[in-house]
Amino acid sequence: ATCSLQNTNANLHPLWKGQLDIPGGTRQSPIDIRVRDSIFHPDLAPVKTHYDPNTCLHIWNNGYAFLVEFDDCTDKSVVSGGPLENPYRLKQFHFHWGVNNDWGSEHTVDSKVFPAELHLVHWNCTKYRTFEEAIMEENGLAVIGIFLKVGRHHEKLQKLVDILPSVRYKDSLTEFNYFDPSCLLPSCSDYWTYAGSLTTPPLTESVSWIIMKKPIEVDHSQLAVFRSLLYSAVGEDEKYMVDNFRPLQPLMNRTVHSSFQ
Ligand SMILES: NS(=O)(=O)c1c(F)c(F)c(-n2cc(CC3CCCCC3)nn2)c(F)c1F
Ligand SMILES: [Zn+2]
Repeated sequence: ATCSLQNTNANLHPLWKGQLDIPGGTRQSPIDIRVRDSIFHPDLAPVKTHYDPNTCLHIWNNGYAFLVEFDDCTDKSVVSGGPLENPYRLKQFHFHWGVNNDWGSEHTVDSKVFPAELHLVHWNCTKYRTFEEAIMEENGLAVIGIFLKVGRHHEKLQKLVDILPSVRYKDSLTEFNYFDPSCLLPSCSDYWTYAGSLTTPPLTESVSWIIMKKPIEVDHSQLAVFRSLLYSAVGEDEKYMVDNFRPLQPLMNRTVHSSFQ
């Protein structure tokens, strides 16, 4: 079923209650990608990722999603090419998902919603000194977005799924080593790209978005484990971590480019 889910402010996670709209925001994310309106850019090179599994540090629950964080002190894990003018270092990856398989992604494609979406967050290490600085600057971040659909079991994702119970509560952290996120990329290199923002506070308009056209497949039980995580900390009344996606934002004066015809 395809439905363009319009979240009301009422049922959004408290994190977004205050900051749903950036006053004067002209390039907010996520957006609905209208395939017919996207413009093919023949000189858009393929996106090149090089990830070193040894840079994987830990996984933690920040009260809004679970983040797998990487050592970004060197250029060992980077993305380059595509719309990017230089390499960007991998800082973390995380997901957004729904309470069931009918919705959960942040971006949509011709109003089609996916059950989840993976974001690989990188920062522009050529222009800025730290991730925290880059997050506040134009072209500071490059985020690769990958849709998830329910289908075959994802072998390589299972290592991550198995560790999730250890970060069930907000602010819990556990060591997580030797994971190469390349295994989560779809086989097809086709993508859309547009200028946008973080979809969580501080919602800064610093992101070059790269949205892969093809989803990856995970099975129902793997997504079910995502939904067993909690927004709440130990001792607080349990609130399941589900529907941690931001509502669609207006395209305004932006063009989405595609790497494919
Ligand atoms: N959905 S998204 O747009 O891909 C996305 C991102 F791009 C992010 F960078 C973050 N992000 C937020 C912080 C805290 C920063 C800590 C330093 C000060 C600013 C906030 N770390 N990473 C994030 F949470 C997120 F969801
Ligand atoms: Zn995200």
